[in-house]
Amino acid sequence: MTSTVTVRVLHDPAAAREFLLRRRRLEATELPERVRAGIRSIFGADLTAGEVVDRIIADVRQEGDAALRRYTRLLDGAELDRLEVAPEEIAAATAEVPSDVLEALRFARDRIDAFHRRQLRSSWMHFDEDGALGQIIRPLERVGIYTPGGRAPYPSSLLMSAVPARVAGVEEIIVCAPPERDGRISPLILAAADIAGVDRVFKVGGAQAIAAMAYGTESVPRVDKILGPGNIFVVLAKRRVYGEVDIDQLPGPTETLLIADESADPALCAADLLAQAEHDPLASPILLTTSAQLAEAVKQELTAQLPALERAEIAGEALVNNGLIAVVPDLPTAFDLANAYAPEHLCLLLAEPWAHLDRVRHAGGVFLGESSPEVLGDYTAGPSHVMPTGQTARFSSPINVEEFLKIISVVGINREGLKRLGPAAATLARAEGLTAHARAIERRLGS
Ligand SMILES: NC(=O)c1ccc[n+]([C@@H]2O[C@H](COP(=O)([O-])OP(=O)(O)OC[C@H]3O[C@@H](n4cnc5c(N)ncnc54)[C@H](O)[C@@H]3O)[C@@H](O)[C@H]2O)c1
Ligand SMILES: N[C@H](CO)Cc1c[nH]c[nH+]1
Ligand SMILES: [Zn+2]
Repeated sequence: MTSTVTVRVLHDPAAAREFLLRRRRLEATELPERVRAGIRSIFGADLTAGEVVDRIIADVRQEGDAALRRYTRLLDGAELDRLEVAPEEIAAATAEVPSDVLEALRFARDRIDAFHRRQLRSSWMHFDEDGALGQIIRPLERVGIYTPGGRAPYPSSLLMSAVPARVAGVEEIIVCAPPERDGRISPLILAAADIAGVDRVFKVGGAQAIAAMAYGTESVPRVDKILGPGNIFVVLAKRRVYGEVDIDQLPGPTETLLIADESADPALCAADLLAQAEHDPLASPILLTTSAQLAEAVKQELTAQLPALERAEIAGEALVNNGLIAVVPDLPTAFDLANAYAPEHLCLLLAEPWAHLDRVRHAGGVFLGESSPEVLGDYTAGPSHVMPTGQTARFSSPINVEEFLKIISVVGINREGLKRLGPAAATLARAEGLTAHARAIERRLGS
């Protein structure tokens, strides 16, 4: 470990903008050498992440469970016979989890449930002299939730996807998560699945899990929509199966952008950056500040705090790869950069954070003030922590109840309405050259 943390510090907003707007295309991500070495040994060639995912999807489509077992052996080091977790394994796992953790999981579940109940929308019907128009809301039938488990088990992410699905009324929720080397799924994930009311759990991770849920195999049923975060292989696989199934907003490696002024505590800024950096070497910890003094103090704090972390290596790599401390002339410039970057998490460590909320245009979630750190959002605040990354916050939202619902439009026009709406419809049909359409109206109107 070096004596100072290597994180780029820029004092020029134009250079900061250029760094932030580098294309964050996962497809083009240069994989770390140790991952590439793993790929060479498994696939016998130096494949890109996209090429790896293409191969895995094709194999799962063709061979079903056999491919799932093979990739689980090669990638997760687990030899599996049965892919589905048996109900007694779930009960046994729950008994293994310490009671304070179970209590915290239930506490988080209740907070997530309460938040998402506020998002529920009802069907509606509007009646007037022309009849009735409206929409009925129906939950999806079967959804598949990917729960990451490569570098750390994520029971919280399972709750953040499955609880909103339950609130929406989804009929069947299945979960896929990678097994550990002993062939078991982390008891934490199984306990969370039980607490969230998940129906079935499968020991499959990575791109192979996404392919299994999209196309179905002998063991894993095909679903209508796949949700949940994951690493680069998971995200690329989801993008490829879209259309076969629906997918969510491609939540990938975590991003946190702090905007801080001179009032911010440098130790807390560093702690918040490191908290997200420890997720993944591809995570993005970024600080924009109006104070050159704070920038220097945060850099020193990063150096002081990093070595003591259990996941110092991952966090250090993330700081080198994607970390940035940028000094900007004023807060409007900071928000302008933040909106251009469209981070997953935008944290406002400002003297008056609420005064700036209107400036936020693009972010997965915004966290206001020192007592509202992003880590609370990760676990117990209530909104789903599964949020858009890779600039998709420009056009998409965190996981929410609507993701699990469909609208069916209802048209119930009466005789009077037909007389009023029909002639224009027939005219438009003829204009489009669709005379059978026009006749279907005209026959009813007796013309
Ligand atoms: N945006 C969010 O809401 C959110 C929430 C939680 C986690 N995350 C992110 O999820 C990610 C979790 O990643 P993870 O790796 O810990 O777990 P993961 O479960 O996403 O990935 C593990 C799987 O990746 C596959 N894999 C690993 N190396 C491979 C290789 N060389 N070739 C092909 N497949 C390979 C394996 O099948 C393994 O089972 C992190 O990036 C984290 O930041 C995001
Ligand atoms: N920060 C992650 C979302 O980007 C979610 C998470 C899960 N556990 C801890 N954190
Ligand atoms: Zn986190």
